[in-house]
Amino acid sequence: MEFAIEVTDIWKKFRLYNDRAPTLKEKVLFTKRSKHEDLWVLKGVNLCVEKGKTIGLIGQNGSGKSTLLKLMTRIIYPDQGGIRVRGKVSSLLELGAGFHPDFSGMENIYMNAAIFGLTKKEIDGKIDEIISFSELEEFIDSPVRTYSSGMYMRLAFSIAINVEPDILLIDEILAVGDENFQKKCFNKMKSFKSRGTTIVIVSHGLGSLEMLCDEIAWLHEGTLVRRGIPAEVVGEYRAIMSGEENQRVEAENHQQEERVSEEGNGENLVSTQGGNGKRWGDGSVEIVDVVILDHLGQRKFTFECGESCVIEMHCNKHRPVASLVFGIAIYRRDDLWCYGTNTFIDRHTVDVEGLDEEIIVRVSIDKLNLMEGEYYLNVATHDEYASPYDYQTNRVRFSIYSNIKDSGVCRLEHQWSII
Ligand SMILES: Nc1ncnc2c1ncn2[C@@H]1O[C@H](COP(=O)(O)OP(=O)(O)OP(=O)(O)O)[C@@H](O)[C@H]1O
Repeated sequence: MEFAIEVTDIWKKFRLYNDRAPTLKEKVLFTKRSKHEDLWVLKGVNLCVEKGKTIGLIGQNGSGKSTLLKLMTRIIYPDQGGIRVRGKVSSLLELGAGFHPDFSGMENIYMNAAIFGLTKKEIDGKIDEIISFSELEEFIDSPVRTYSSGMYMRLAFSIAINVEPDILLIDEILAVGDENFQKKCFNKMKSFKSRGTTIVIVSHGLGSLEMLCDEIAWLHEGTLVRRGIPAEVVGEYRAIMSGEENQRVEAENHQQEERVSEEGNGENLVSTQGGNGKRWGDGSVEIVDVVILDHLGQRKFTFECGESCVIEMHCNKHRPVASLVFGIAIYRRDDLWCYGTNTFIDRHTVDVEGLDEEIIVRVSIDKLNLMEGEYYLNVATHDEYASPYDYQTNRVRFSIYSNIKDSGVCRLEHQWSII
């Protein structure tokens, strides 16, 4: 097996300097105290990449992915361990880092491509392709300081991929630029792959990585915890991440629940809850608990876009009421109202005479087709004229994740046909 990249037992630390001036007491007591701390970012990482393979690096923010890529390009050096790289490397790490702002796009192409080792003649042969891929024909003679960040990036990307590298190192390129350019980059990656270029790519776009990579390596706090088939590693990573997200949202919800339980008991609820939620109403039909359950009946705070769920409200009827309506509304974290309905709108009759004191209301949603993001659920009980018994905003928070990179507020079920 021929390896393009061999990373052997790499250790890398960064020195963090303490800028704070010491107090007099510290000066007297700790005269020799060090002014810096060592942060070990990579702790004994081994990673060999077979020639012609595409490998994706995943991991949480700060896990060391970019540092590992920078070590491969020799922008920085390890404190311990060795790296061998065989072949011409082109990297898309600090895009456009070598550009001169006062020079035109054209002049920068020549300078930048020369840094990658291309001769003037070679660049002459590729110049049209570089300009056309960057879509900057009209602006190629303007100084790059007049470019927007997107234009800057397109030019840098276009140069880096046209130097025909043996090894391509990419950091998050699939997540920048507009959607069209992202698609172009993605297709370009695929054509590199089919030409036998070795690619190492760092991205948080798990769906794209899964489609592009032969293998995924997962870094966690500076160590390689898993490496293998993309679908398996990404699946495991997602499960852990959504578990952590679940815990975080659960903790937020717990605080909200404690606030709600301090109020209630049939008293007038015309009050404002602390925190982000508000609550009002006369308390006749009090909402005491709200949960969102998955298809197994488990309480969850993180759902995949399209997953089924059941919103369950536990209510207490403290007084007889003439009419009763149960309602829900979903808001995105930025307060965008995404959806709202109630039993009255849905023409679901509520028989107030026949209800016990304790009521359970379930709303089953076949497909929770909200886009990736954070949401909160408002719940309400009121009479048929909308006079509130118990109205609670921001009652349950939940998040949605998605593998599909469509955009907007919600996913509309659809099919394409091209005739
Ligand atoms: N030059 C530097 N000096 C000091 N600390 C640094 C330096 N570069 C990176 N770090 C730190 O090293 C850790 C790992 O950073 P790195 O950029 O490799 O992580 P990452 O996995 O790529 O994260 P992200 O997904 O956020 O890009 C972070 O805690 C970061 O703050």
